[in-house]
Amino acid sequence: MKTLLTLTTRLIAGQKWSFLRGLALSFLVLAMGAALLGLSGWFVTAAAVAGITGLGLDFDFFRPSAGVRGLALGRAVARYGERLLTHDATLRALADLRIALMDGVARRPHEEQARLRGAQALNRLTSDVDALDGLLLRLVLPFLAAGMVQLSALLMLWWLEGLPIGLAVFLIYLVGGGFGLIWVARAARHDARAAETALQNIRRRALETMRARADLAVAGQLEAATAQTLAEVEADALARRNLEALDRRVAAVISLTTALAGAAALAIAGQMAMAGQITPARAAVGLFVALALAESLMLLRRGMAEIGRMQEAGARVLALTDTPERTEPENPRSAPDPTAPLLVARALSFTRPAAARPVFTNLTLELHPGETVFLTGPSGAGKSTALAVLAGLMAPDDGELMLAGQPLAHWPEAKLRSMLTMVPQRSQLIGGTIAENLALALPMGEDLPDAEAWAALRAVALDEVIDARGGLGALLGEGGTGLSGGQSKRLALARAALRKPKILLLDEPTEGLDAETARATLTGLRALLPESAFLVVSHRTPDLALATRSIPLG
Ligand SMILES: Nc1ncnc2c1ncn2[C@@H]1O[C@H](COP(=O)(O)OP(=O)(O)OP(=O)(O)O)[C@@H](O)[C@H]1O
Repeated sequence: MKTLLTLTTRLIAGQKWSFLRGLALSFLVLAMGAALLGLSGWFVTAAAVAGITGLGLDFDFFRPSAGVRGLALGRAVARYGERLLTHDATLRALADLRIALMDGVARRPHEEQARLRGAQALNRLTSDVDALDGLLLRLVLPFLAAGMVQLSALLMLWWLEGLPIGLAVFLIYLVGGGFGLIWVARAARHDARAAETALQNIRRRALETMRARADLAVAGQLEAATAQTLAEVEADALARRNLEALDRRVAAVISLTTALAGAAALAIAGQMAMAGQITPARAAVGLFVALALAESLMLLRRGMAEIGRMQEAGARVLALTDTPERTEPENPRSAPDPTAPLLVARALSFTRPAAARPVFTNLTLELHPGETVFLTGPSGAGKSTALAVLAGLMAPDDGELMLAGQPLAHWPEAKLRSMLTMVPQRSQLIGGTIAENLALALPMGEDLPDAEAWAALRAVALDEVIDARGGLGALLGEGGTGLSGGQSKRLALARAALRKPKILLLDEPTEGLDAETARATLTGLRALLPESAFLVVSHRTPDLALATRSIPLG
């Protein structure tokens, strides 16, 4: 419940007045509904009594019928306004929540972000946030409006017909409605959770099957993977069928409660009318108001059925939005010290959380402008991990790491990223044009001059390939598909070079390239950025010929 309360306050926070007005209108809709039926009941009964007793001509038909029309019209207008206000406010609140969620994901530790699979992140942003759209619309606002209208009905019936009728109707709704709603919340929990899990699994499996379709096809697993997705579709359908059956049962409980409340109101008011304490027309009001109050439970019933789903989705959303803010250093350096080496690592070691052994220990190196230093070692020695630590993506557990004379941890994030860039082993391109892929290197909103883009492409020996494909406007597919592995890698290298970093960390930059292209790429980058220091991880012996020196790891 704490999760839902926290989320309710967060969602309401930015749109307080819209939600308050929405609540007032929700109450008005229900109250007008009850008043409409109550007045109609009174009108019909009073007209009938007037007819029977021969007072028909004296009976004022006009004012009550105008009241009925006014209430019916007013109710429709209030309903329209309420929908407009609350839906608009909810959509805005959910948009803010999605942004907070993305921010939270971006603040997670580097390796945790790498582990968050695309489909999983998509589910957090779509299914989980969507599950919360009912929190205010189908749970909180209807609950408050229902409470307000039931209490108002109690007071109104007390005033019009006496406390026994008001209390009887109120208590029957409290017990019957309360039982029905608590029952649906409990009984739906399992199937609501199953439907949500199945829906998220469908999305995840479908995405992963599409991504891995070539591997699955050659392994003869494509049919099995498709069958697994279909099994999730069936699980989803089954859970939804169960929820619908439950919904029908709960609707029956609410109808029974309504009938009981109406019967109690009729019995008590009937006796009072026979005893002459109230007129028959007034007695009818209790019955019709009791019947109208059923509406206050109907919308709430759907919200209660979704409680389990909302709680789980909400907990997942909060876990990400509540990622602690990044702490910026207190005395950030504003400019590099030109006399200090660009990068100094002394006796660095790094251990992954909960790992028994460190990935590497005692890493010591210095980088100076214009140098090309190679980091070598067997597969699994920790070279990629070391680059991530040197790039400030993960904190070392021991040793000293200085960037341009200042501890790397003291550099503000933006300045650090403008000084130092890394091209990881598997860098990611995006769907879009070549120019758009390259422009990712620049600060938001900054234009990339064509001449600079071509110079970077030329440096990595990719200019002719891109020219033949139609130039900078050539389109790549989703995730940057449409280039060979080696071409994709070189496009990522060109993108990094466009940042003109003082330090460039390169993880296997020549992987997948023939010897001649590999050499052209490394010498081209060197010529494009003559003042930068390169730290290169490579298994290829010919590349070592370009090294100023090499440092073994492990
Ligand atoms: N995200 C991760 N979580 C847990 N362990 C990891 C993770 N990434 C790498 N490792 C482990 O850390 C060790 C070092 O991996 P790393 O990728 O740094 O080695 P490497 O020297 O770059 O290897 P290669 O030359 O094969 O690329 C390996 O034992 C690897 O299994």
